[in-house]
Amino acid sequence: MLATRPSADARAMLALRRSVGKQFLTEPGPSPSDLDELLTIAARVPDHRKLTPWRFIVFEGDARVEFGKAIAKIHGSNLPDAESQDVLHAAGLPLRAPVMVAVISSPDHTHKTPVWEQELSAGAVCHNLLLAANASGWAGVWLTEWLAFDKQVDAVLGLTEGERVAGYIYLGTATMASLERPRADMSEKVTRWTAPA
Ligand SMILES: Cc1cc2nc3c(=O)[nH]c(=O)nc-3n(C[C@H](O)[C@H](O)[C@H](O)COP(=O)(O)O)c2cc1C
Repeated sequence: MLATRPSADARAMLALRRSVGKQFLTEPGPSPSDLDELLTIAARVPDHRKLTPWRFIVFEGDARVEFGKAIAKIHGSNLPDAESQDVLHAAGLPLRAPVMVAVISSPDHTHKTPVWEQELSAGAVCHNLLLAANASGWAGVWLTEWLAFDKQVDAVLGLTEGERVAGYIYLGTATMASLERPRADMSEKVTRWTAPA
């Protein structure tokens, strides 16, 4: 199979790809076997020296409820003055979609491949997972929020030293079509290099 096989459908999908708003995801979501397939595709990313410097933590069903309880407790301890509704809100974060996947950046800090390159590969995994989901009819969004930057949450996730959350990918069915948003002015973003005179 040629990796460069032209596909008008794939091109059209990429040209219009969008995330879904985090409040617009609902059931159904990918089944465990659907998800296995999506993760296998997501893992097909550029990866300098083949280090696979990332891994996945899947949250399905009641695991989302339990994770919500754990992060609500952390949120409450981080903000002792937090209103109870804020803590409840935290508990609901993982329940915003039928399936949530934490993509963990897991770089080898001793390897000659720079950590930056390994982290970029983890970012590519996040986006590839979204694209795989979209191509399979699922909607999704890549969020980090405070959950990706909290040492206590890292501990609940079982991250080792040097690992980080690259993103939480929420997957499910969109309750409404995403509206278009302004895109970059490509004339400001693209230059063509010419040799200095
Ligand atoms: C690393 C990363 C973290 C993000 N974290 C958040 C977030 O915490 N909250 C949020 O509303 N959007 C977040 N976004 C943005 C959304 O994923 C999405 O890209 C944005 O809403 C624009 O929609 P689009 O992907 O359709 O262009 C994040 C994006 C990236 C790349």
